[in-house]
Amino acid sequence: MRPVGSKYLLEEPLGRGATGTVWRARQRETAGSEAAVAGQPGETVAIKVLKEELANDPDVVMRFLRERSVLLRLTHENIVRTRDLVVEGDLLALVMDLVEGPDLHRYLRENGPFSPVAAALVTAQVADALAASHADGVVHRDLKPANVLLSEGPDGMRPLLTDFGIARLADSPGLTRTQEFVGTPAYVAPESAEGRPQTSAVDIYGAGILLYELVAGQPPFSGENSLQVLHRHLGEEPQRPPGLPDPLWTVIERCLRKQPEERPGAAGLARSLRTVAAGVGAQATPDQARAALGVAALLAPDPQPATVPEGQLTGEAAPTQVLPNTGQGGAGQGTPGFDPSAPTNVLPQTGGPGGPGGPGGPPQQPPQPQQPPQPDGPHPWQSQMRAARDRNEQTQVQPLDPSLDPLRRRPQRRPQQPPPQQPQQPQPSRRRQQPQPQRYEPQRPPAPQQPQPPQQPQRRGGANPMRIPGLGCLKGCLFMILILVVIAVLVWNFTPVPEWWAEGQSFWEKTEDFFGSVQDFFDKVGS
Ligand SMILES: Nc1ncnc2c1ncn2[C@@H]1O[C@H](COP(=O)(O)OP(=O)(O)OP(=O)(O)O)[C@@H](O)[C@H]1O
Repeated sequence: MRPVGSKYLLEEPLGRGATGTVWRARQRETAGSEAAVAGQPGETVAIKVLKEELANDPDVVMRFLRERSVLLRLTHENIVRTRDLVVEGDLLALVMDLVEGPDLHRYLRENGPFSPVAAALVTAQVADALAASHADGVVHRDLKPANVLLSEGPDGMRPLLTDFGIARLADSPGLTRTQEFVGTPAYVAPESAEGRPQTSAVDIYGAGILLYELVAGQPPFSGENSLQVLHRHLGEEPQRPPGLPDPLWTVIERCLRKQPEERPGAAGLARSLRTVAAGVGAQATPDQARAALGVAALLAPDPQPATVPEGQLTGEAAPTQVLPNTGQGGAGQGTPGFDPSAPTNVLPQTGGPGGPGGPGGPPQQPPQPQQPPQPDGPHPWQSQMRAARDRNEQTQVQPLDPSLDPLRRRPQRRPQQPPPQQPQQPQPSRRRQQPQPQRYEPQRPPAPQQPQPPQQPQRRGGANPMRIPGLGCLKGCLFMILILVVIAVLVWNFTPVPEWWAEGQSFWEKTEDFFGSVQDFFDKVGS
């Protein structure tokens, strides 16, 4: 079990997407006033722990904090409620209501396509959720069956739209700077694919694809790779599934218009889908059937689509571009080797074949004016980040089976740690160190600046750069020998030792002579 902040304890992973891992979690204590839902100790919740790349991106953190209030106030009976946003160390997490039930993608895979009436009613509730969020200025931007959870209640299944704001967070300037795209090719609106400005109409397009998939069992556009799918969104009309009632096809066709200005608003979409559901069922009255046939009148283009805020598109970030992913992972329903409805893709941008402007790639965007290079200085939201972190008390690390821990990092050779970070010191890099459970101490006032002695340049490599074992010892021995030789020379030349030596030698010679004559004497006596 792993704690998140002081208030929540992660219990088991529920699933993993491109932007993070969702956990079943338990509330340890009542959350503070910054949470939308205080909760009770012991209550189960779902927590989405955002991926390291996102959590390590200051722009994502900034957006996370900036959009906190928007996400927390977004409440609707068809939206999974966000209860709290946790920033702890380098960890970002969204605390949500736990929905006991499958997501629509899984449900569809396990149970097959929906009837036209059921599909219309489910999508109508999704459209209700979109109408509420669009009215609040929030565009989802990653609508797909996997992001619709089915809550099983006494009065049947209730679809709940989740992952609000995740696409907004993931679409960070930092990520677009490194030229990546977050999205799901099978559900991407043509204008998003082309990097044109996005409005709430992208969600209507997503709802149209979702409705199509519910009745047909697969989305209208598939392909061997992301690029093919995107091209089909841009240039192909969807094929009408066989046996689909005319009114439902009218709704789908309007939602999937290539021009966003021609798509209906979410409220109109919800109304029209209910009219269709009432008019195409077996028990429909003649009036209901007639109303369904005239559904086009309810699908007037949205006069005031919600716009994606400026910071999400330009200025901070260049327009999101959908870029090729020629990876062959996953299995699609129609095409082996590639699943265009697989979890949100993070696609690397390449200038190679199939890339924007490359052969077969989507049309290249006019070059964005070059921004002057940003110094790697402190992020303007750094103090807010720290304040948010300080709100979360110390984490007590508890044992967790490492094989179950998706937060586990690959072993990394850590570079020499910089000295304890001063709040206003420039960071060496925009990317921060790997998150580790750690204690955050309250921010101390900065100490008065002391004149620092000039730093000694670090000794590098040295004479033994290849680290030959024993060479250090050999060097020491040779040095000692040299010193001894020098001492010997000095002693020999500047002390009376040579005389003593000569005297000693003559004494020895005399002694030898003495013993020689004694030996001669005994030789003579013997002979
Ligand atoms: N509030 C929740 N309650 C219960 N289960 C949830 C909740 N939110 C998400 N899940 C489950 O967690 C799993 C992973 O969700 P997540 O949103 O990370 O994945 P995704 O939507 O498939 O991918 P992506 O993040 O790429 O859009 C899904 O299978 C979903 O059913």
